[in-house]
Amino acid sequence: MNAVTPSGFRDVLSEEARVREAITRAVADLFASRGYVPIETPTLEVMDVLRAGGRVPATPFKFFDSRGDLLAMRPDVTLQIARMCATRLAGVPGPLRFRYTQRVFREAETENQVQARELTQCGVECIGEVGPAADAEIVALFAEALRLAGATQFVLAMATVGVLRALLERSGAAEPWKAAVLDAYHGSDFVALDRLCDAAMGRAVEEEAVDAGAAAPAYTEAIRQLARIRGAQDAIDAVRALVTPLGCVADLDDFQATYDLLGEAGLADSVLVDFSVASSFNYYTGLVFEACSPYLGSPLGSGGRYDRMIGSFGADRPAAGFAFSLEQAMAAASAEADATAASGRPLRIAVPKGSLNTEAIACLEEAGLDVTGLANPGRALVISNPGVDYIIVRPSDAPVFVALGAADCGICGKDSLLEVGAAVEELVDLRFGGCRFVVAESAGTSAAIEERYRKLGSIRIATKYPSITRAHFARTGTQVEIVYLHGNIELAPITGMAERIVDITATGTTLRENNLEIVEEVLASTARFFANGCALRTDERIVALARVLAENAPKHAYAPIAGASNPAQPTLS
Ligand SMILES: Nc1ncnc2c1ncn2[C@@H]1O[C@H](COP(=O)(O)OP(=O)(O)OP(=O)(O)O)[C@@H](O)[C@H]1O
Ligand SMILES: O=P(O)(O)OC[C@H]1O[C@H](OP(=O)(O)OP(=O)(O)O)[C@H](O)[C@@H]1O
Repeated sequence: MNAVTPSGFRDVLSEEARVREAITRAVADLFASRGYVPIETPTLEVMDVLRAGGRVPATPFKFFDSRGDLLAMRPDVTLQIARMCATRLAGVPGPLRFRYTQRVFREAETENQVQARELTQCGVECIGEVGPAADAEIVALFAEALRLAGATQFVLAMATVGVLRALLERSGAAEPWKAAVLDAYHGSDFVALDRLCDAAMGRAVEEEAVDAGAAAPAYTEAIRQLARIRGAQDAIDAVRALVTPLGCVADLDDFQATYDLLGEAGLADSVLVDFSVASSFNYYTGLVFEACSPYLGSPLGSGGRYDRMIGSFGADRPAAGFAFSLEQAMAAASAEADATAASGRPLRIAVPKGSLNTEAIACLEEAGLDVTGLANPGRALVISNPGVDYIIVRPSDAPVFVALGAADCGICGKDSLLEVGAAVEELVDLRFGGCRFVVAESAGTSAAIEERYRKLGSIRIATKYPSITRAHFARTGTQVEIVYLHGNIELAPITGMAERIVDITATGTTLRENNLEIVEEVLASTARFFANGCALRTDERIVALARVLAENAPKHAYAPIAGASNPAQPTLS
């Protein structure tokens, strides 16, 4: 027997347990001193109840009990407290202030889940209070609790979702376009956001775009700009200047008042107004915030106002709260203790080797970075120049390095970002490395493949990109079995191992020389500059680099091969 703990779960030995106990006690005392009373929620929740609250946070562990109910281990406490307020505490006059320290459980979402699957969340929920004073109370308490837990150098990135919602509502845009904009915000894909806005304004875009309907250009432009506004008071002023002429001030006055109160509480230096933060949430109704440490690749915690969540379980009740991970706060504290000062730390950029390498280096050089030694690194994997460390990676590994905080930012193809599915902020389309993903088959085999699909109900697809392939055929409604290969994918139909392939084509030479024909388009890809969300919010060099790269990007060619048919419908039925 292998007597180990399950992956993502661990023992806590006494030395650490003592520290955890001291911190949780101190934090609980702080919350109690502000009138928050303890509350406990069950470890298991009925899955439908979690779903009813809107977005289910993370991926919960799920199982059926002996009665056939689908249960989930709590991935979060907020939804449970919302349920409790709407049911057990319905009619109890507010305001109610609850505090908790509870374990939450999250199933691994990707292969690269090195994060713990059991976390200790410390948090509060304040139910029945509204307005800037209530919002500021929550944010200030969050900051105080993090400090007590030993994390002192965090940035509190905050925004309000009301402005984006108002812009979307008044834009006159078609619903699918609005949904796509929200998706782009939620997925931190600001390249997709640009593209949606460009298409809505009638500018040429390389890919087929979601129809924006009668979207008014001024609103579309504001929606695009909003995501990139960050700073201090100047950022709020910029948002106001942007949205006032459009009648979309929404809850910006309250946001300003909250910001002012936080300034009075001595938090001005910790607060970053950042409207891209709205990307992380979809159940918040007003203020949203997250705390990022310059030393960690994922946030310490987050929170916001969710005035409609309780209403999804019963009567509406305004509410706001936050939670942070005890483990993350302790990790930030220990990183702070042995840091050789993050501010002096070189910017860590993941640079792809292979076919994107030369142009990636050219872009970085053009942006004013010292790329000495990067083109010919020999066997060196890290090239250190003044102020910058280049981490040389396989392109498909670049998103992993950045998402896990081993690099601050990086470059790779859009295809790698899609395939890995890592949570990164996609900032700039660098416009080189153009290629298309296509479904292809051996010439003259299409009738036989259709007959096979009719008889067997599925076809075999060979690819190096299983996620992209799965998503594509799910969209087209075609049943496929995926044969995962590492290279020379074209061999699969030639040898009869699979009927079709999903692969990259650039010049079209490989397809031609192997007598393969394109059946349909999957997607077009170019190189992207992207960043870790915490690094982006704590290191201004990334914003500056993104700006210069975006200015220079139009100089680079977008050059996928032309001429393939692009059937919108699945070819098999
Ligand atoms: N003709 C092409 N063939 C392959 N990739 C291309 C081509 N044109 C552009 N690209 C882009 O270059 C990226 C890197 O390709 P490259 O061949 O260097 O790496 P790879 O060996 O496929 O990647 P990895 O080693 O990470 O699996 C692709 O992900 C794609 O975005
Ligand atoms: O249209 P083309 O210009 O001919 O380019 C397409 C080829 O390039 C890529 O292969 P790569 O060289 O990366 O090798 P791989 O097959 O090992 O992935 C891709 O997989 C195609 O085979």
